[in-house]
Amino acid sequence: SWSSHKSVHLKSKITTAPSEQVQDGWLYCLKKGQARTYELPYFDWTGTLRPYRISSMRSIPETIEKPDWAIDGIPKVEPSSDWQNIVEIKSPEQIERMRETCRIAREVLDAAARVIRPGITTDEIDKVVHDATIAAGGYPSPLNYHFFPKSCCTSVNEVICHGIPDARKLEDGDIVNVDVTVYYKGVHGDLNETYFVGQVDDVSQQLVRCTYECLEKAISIVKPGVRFREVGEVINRHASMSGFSVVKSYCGHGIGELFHCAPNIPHYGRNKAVGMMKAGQTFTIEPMINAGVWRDRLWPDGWTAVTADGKRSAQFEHTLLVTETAHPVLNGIQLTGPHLGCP
Ligand SMILES: O=C(NO)c1ccnc2c1ccn2Cc1ccccc1
Ligand SMILES: [Co+2]
Ligand SMILES: [Co+2]
Ligand SMILES: [Co+2]
Repeated sequence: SWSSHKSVHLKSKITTAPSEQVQDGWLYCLKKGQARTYELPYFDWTGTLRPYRISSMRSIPETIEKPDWAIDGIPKVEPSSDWQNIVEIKSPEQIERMRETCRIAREVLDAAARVIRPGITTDEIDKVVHDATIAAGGYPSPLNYHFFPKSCCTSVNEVICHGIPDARKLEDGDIVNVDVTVYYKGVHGDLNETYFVGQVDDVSQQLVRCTYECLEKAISIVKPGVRFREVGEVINRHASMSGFSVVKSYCGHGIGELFHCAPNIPHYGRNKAVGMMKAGQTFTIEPMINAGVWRDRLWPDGWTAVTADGKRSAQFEHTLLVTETAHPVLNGIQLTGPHLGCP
């Protein structure tokens, strides 16, 4: 949590960085949603990416049904729910609501994908996600979740996940993941994709395609009776064969009326995931695959996870339903391969 960064020394007042990129200091969104610049004693960047200015928190119309963290940033029902220990079997009525919410999340992500090109800032992508979610009558789940300051995560190049939309303009050759979660009719729908920005090098293209295939192969084994730990075996095998590594610190998760609940689904091999898939369960699989080492580091902002060696990372995510019959993907089945961003 934020309180763990005792070493950061708060400047006496809010200051604005001389340029869009914060020099020698950091722009943070503190628990009260204010942005302040900190002098950091020292932080060894793992790659070339740096933090940029973060705009003020976007507002939500009164008419939108909100999760319990929307006002003060603190989830109340989620941490103490029984569904943290028991994997809920959703009723047909709950499943119907999840299908609807997941379809909205898919449409919101596709709206974001359409604006991705060199020169657009990740903050502008966040505005598209924010406005499209509200237009559909939903709440962008990440907004103020544990004080996260934006309505989606935008993770560029060496960022593994939870990148904060900011003033940085996407550059030709970047890869960028957009992670959307929508809260609508009391349930969450969570998905993400990694996109190419302009012309991308061959290794990055292989990394993104391999990650997409990891999710596809994992989805193909989802059916009643399969152990959760099997997911990591499938993903690890495919990633390793391609010479890539699997992030261990972030896992797939149960989802429904809670954003995160049981089961916890590791994407790496030889994991200790407990339990077995049963019809009616809903969870995400969201493999993060690295070009270099599997290890991650956390930026001092407390959210942005980056690769330890600064090499690139890709991710794809779907929200799934275990059923005897139908296809498990709830987010609206993608009809094509990985979106290649702008042509
Ligand atoms: O399942 C997720 N994405 O697929 C997911 C999981 C956890 N926190 C999340 C997300 C998305 C956004 N946040 C916000 C955040 C809160 C505290 C630390 C870091 C990030
Ligand atoms: Co997500
Ligand atoms: Co997720
Ligand atoms: Co922290």
